[in-house]
Amino acid sequence: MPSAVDAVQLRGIGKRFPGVIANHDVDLTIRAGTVHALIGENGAGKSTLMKILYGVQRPDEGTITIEGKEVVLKSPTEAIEAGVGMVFQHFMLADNLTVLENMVLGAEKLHGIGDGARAEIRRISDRFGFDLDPDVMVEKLGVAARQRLEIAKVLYRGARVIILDEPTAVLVPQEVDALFANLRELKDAGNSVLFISHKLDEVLDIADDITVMRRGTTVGTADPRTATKHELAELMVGSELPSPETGESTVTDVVELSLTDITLTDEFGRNLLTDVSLDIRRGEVLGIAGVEGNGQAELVETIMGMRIPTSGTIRLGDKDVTEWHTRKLREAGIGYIPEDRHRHGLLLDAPLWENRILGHQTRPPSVKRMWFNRKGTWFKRKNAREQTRPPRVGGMWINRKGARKDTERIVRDYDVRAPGIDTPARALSGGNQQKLIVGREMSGDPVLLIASHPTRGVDVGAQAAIWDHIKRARRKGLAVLLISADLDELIGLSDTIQVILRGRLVGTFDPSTVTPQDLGTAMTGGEAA
Ligand SMILES: Nc1ncnc2c1ncn2[C@@H]1O[C@H](COP(=O)(O)OP(=O)(O)OP(=O)(O)O)[C@@H](O)[C@H]1O
Repeated sequence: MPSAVDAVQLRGIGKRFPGVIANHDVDLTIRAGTVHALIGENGAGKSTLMKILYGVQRPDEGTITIEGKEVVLKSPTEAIEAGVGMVFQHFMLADNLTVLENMVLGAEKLHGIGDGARAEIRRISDRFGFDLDPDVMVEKLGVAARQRLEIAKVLYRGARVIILDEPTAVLVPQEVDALFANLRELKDAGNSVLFISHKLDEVLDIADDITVMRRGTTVGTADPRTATKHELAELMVGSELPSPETGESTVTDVVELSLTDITLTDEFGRNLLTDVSLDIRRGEVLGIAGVEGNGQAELVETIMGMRIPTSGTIRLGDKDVTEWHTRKLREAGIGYIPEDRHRHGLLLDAPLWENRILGHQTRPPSVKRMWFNRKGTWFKRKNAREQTRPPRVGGMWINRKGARKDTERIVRDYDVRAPGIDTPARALSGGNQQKLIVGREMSGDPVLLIASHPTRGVDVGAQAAIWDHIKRARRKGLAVLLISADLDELIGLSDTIQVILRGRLVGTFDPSTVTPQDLGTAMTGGEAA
């Protein structure tokens, strides 16, 4: 539905951070009543541009025009007043409040907090097919419903341009279809959507226009009616589309990780995990499929020693590790790519090389063993015998040089785009932070890798690099527990797939025959979302 007045026009947008030009000469036009996809490799500048349009960041230069009116956006509140809303990847809802309470929080003046608000929520929900009951507690809602509530919240506040940051990353295929149906309704009502995604087939499915960013600027547009995935990948990263296919099986008979009847109960006596049993052999990738919030996080935390199971045993190789704590497990050779990189994966204000040490602070190259003699002179172990006096004190010390050198290697091997290893992790784009974590966790040849969404937020080029590293390690005997919401990745990389639902493993699938739709159905307990 073309319109005389475009929903958004960005002209000549520029934004610099110390040492980095995040955006320069960015031009983008979002037509009213369309879904506009913004694609580009990690660090291309997509998030920065979105934050500028949502008033979180101020541009150094350029103009923003919304529905024909030039605006200066100093805060998200001003963006919403101008008609622009944003739904972040991490939902910002209060679990212990109802849908209505979440909706009116901070927007009480619009429709009150009672019947007026309830009527408006019903109107929005009916109009766009959101299926929201104003009086349901948010804790009862699944991921897809929470996302619909976030979108509805933005509409409730009067937004006509809605920015969605990788909205499908957490959804199963059936939920993606449902979301796209909602977005089509939004378009029909004259709203516009700016959609950021690394999933190119979804972009081709939903977008009316596609803009490609590279190295901080808009480098071109593509027509979704004629473009192919390959062409988009080419435009984004100048390379072929990767495939997660692992090829030949490398599964051996040696069991690396074995869980027997693991049950985990919370303080209210509710089972978070029930009778979970699984084996992962050397050279095997075991994929776990599940809608977020069905026990994946608890399963990983139990294996990683952050929670002690209420019953059942965990064995790593020939050892019973059920009660081991995280550090000991890591020292035994477990690599761990956490789900939430900001909470568990990185110290955002620390430089990259210090982040290399995180979780590896007891192993080389992050540390070295040193002794010193009575004169107070330090020496390494290999020189110990040459000392005339026996060493008096020994210990482990941070090996700054070793850690820095290994960080340089990770930056090179995993193509982490950063000004240098002294840059704080916070200054990296999301995808580049993820590459750093994967590189760190694959260091030192782990025997077992626990990988939660290893390529979430990572562009197609970097995805290929991460898959290659995992495949190579698997050939050398690495056992992998792979948790991923990207079903193509799960099917491509795994040797076996198990589905987790409400804390139980409810089905085993052969990746060579299963389809994403089959998995989606099993993940939602047999019914479509
Ligand atoms: N607060 C910041 N301080 C310093 N540099 C930053 C900051 N935010 C972003 N950058 C830099 O700006 C560039 C663009 O980052 P941006 O997050 O916009 O990329 P992106 O396209 O969204 O990437 P991704 O797909 O990985 O999320 C990157 O080089 C990044 O390191």
